[in-house]
Amino acid sequence: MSLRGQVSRLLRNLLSRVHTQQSRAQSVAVLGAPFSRGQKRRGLEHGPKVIREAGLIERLSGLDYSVHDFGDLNFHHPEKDEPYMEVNSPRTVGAANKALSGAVSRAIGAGHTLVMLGGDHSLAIGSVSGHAQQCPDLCLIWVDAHADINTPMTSPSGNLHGQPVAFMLKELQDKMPALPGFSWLKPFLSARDLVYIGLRDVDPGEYHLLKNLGVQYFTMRDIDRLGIQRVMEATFDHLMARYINVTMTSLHYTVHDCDSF
Ligand SMILES: NC(=[NH2+])NCCC[C@H](N)C(=O)O
Repeated sequence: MSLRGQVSRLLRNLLSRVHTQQSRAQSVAVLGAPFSRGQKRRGLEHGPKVIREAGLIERLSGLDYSVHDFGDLNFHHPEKDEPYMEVNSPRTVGAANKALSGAVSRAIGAGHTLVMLGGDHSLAIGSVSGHAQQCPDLCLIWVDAHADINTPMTSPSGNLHGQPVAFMLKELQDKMPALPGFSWLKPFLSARDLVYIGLRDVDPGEYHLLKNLGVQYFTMRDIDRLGIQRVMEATFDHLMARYINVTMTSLHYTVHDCDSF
């Protein structure tokens, strides 16, 4: 079975255990974000349509969730959006993520578990920050080959889809220039509340940041060596360590799995 299949099975089991006494998991909101300006190729904006056509809503309903499809967000692209410090389309990406963050926050605030359909990975800025607005104890498990933690200074491409995590982390606040389009966003996550699973393609600057910040990560090689079961156990042990004397209040899973490369 593929890693994706194993991880989603484990997450599904965990979700149903964590949420058995809560109503949040019973009600799933689906929100489409047809957006691809976080990188240079077009096409990812068709993601929500293609995923719906592949039967997502029926599959979720078949799992006994009550599904609320909020449709797709309608993004307006500014006419002129010059690069800033070699970062491409900052105003367009900033505005799209601001709208997304608000929509996600409203859906979570209304009691739904949210499934956001992208779109490129710059959208993680809006989807995760929208969750953070409602859940102060948010943890993030990032399942991907890429760490997407470049800052505008370390980015080899200037593409914002390789940078979303840098916008989230409080520890990187001093390293982030004030990009046009992002004044609405304040960092909201600590490095110890983040775990990566499946890393395979990490840039030198990203590797340096991961090591300096002491971020917990498991590469594809770690998964081959340890098995996904042990990796998931170690992930939860790491994230739950901060709750030693208190009751866990919220834990959300963000699996980003729609990619241009
Ligand atoms: N989510 C992705 N597809 N990320 C790819 C990022 C590639 C490269 N690390 C960059 O920053 O440009």
